[in-house]
Amino acid sequence: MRIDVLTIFPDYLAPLSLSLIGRARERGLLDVSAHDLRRWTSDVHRTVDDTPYGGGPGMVMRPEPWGRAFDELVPAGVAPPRFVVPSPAGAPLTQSLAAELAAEPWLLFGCGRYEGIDQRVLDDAADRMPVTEVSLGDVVLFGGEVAVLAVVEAVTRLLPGVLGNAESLAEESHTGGLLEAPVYTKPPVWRERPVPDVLRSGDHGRIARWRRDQALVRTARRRPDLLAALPPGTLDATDQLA
Ligand SMILES: Nc1cc(-c2ccc3cc[nH]c3c2)n[nH]1
Repeated sequence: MRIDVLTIFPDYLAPLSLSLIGRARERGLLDVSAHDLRRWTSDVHRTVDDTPYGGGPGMVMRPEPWGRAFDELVPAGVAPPRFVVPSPAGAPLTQSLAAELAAEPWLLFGCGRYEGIDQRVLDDAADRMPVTEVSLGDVVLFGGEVAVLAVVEAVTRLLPGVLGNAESLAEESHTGGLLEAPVYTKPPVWRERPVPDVLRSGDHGRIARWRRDQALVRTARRRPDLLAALPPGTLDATDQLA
């Protein structure tokens, strides 16, 4: 997968060189490039923003640098990327959207700043590539970069070969659609708090049932909406929701 990020703060994307994503890049599974949008400005001050038409506070990102960046990065005749733009008005980032994006050969991320990007940038982009506005949640950030880091992590961990065996086993243990059960490790007792005996019993069937029950109870208490979204028949007679 090729990933390009347009931003006025390319250093914000430095974490993409670390850990699993950094290793995937070294192994050629990922090609990630952050581009400073000011590369496509035309004035001595490298201006990317201006005051909003119609008045109002703050500044808006001018369209010209974006258009020049598209012209260079997405020339005619080349299969275009999906343009992914973080926005409070975007579609919620969910595991299913992450899986959909993970199937794309090329993602181009656009990081807004200030009060946002001139709408004509999104309209012009839609004439040449699929556009997806995505929201990290109903919380307002300073710009798109942090959201791009989250989307890139959610997407790239789904790519074949990116997760090592240990991590992919954790992935397999995901209790489909439910929250995870609590996890424990050594020491067996810590500040007079013991690890649940069942987890040290060696009885794998009992352990699996305990984890399932814990996942169900946690989901029912914290995210009943996830229970309601489960496919019919997911919960069987032995499931405990107490
Ligand atoms: N989910 C979410 C996205 C954003 C976001 C995205 C882009 C910009 C540009 C200026 N402010 C922004 C905020 N906040 N919260």
